[in-house]
Amino acid sequence: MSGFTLDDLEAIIARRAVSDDEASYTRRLVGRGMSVCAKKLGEEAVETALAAVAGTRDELVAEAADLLYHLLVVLKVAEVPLSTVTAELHRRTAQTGLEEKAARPAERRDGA
Ligand SMILES: N=c1c2ncn([C@@H]3O[C@H](COP(=O)(O)OP(=O)(O)OP(=O)(O)O)[C@@H](O)[C@H]3O)c2ncn1[C@@H]1O[C@H](COP(=O)(O)O)[C@@H](O)[C@H]1O
Repeated sequence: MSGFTLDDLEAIIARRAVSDDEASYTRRLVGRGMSVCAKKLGEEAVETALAAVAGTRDELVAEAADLLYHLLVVLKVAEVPLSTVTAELHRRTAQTGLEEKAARPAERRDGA
């Protein structure tokens, strides 16, 4: 266990997003705006799903890491702190997943 957390990565991304280091991928990505960041997130989600069904364990680990990084970038651009998302996850622990699904507005209930 390294002790490294998503909170640590969120802090790194926040620093790099506003840095003037031209070698920073985060700086470049954030500078391209939400639509590009969101597209990258979608691509990484698909690549993670593909790795889950057809890849090796190492490929899944690598794609999941890419996915979490890009999710944090999107949250940064949207100015949504990770703690807001984890608070929502914490709130949901009071009920089962199926109870939470039933409590959603009808338009968010479709799918698995
Ligand atoms: N965890 C990551 C991380 N995961 C994935 N990536 C980058 O995300 C990109 C996604 O992979 P792709 O194959 O789609 O990349 P690509 O074709 O180069 O991407 P595009 O040109 O299409 O945007 C790659 O360039 C990866 O390097 C990351 N870039 C940065 N981090 C973390 O963010 C920190 C700050 O990074 P910099 O801002 O680059 O200093 C790093 O120290 C890391 O901790």
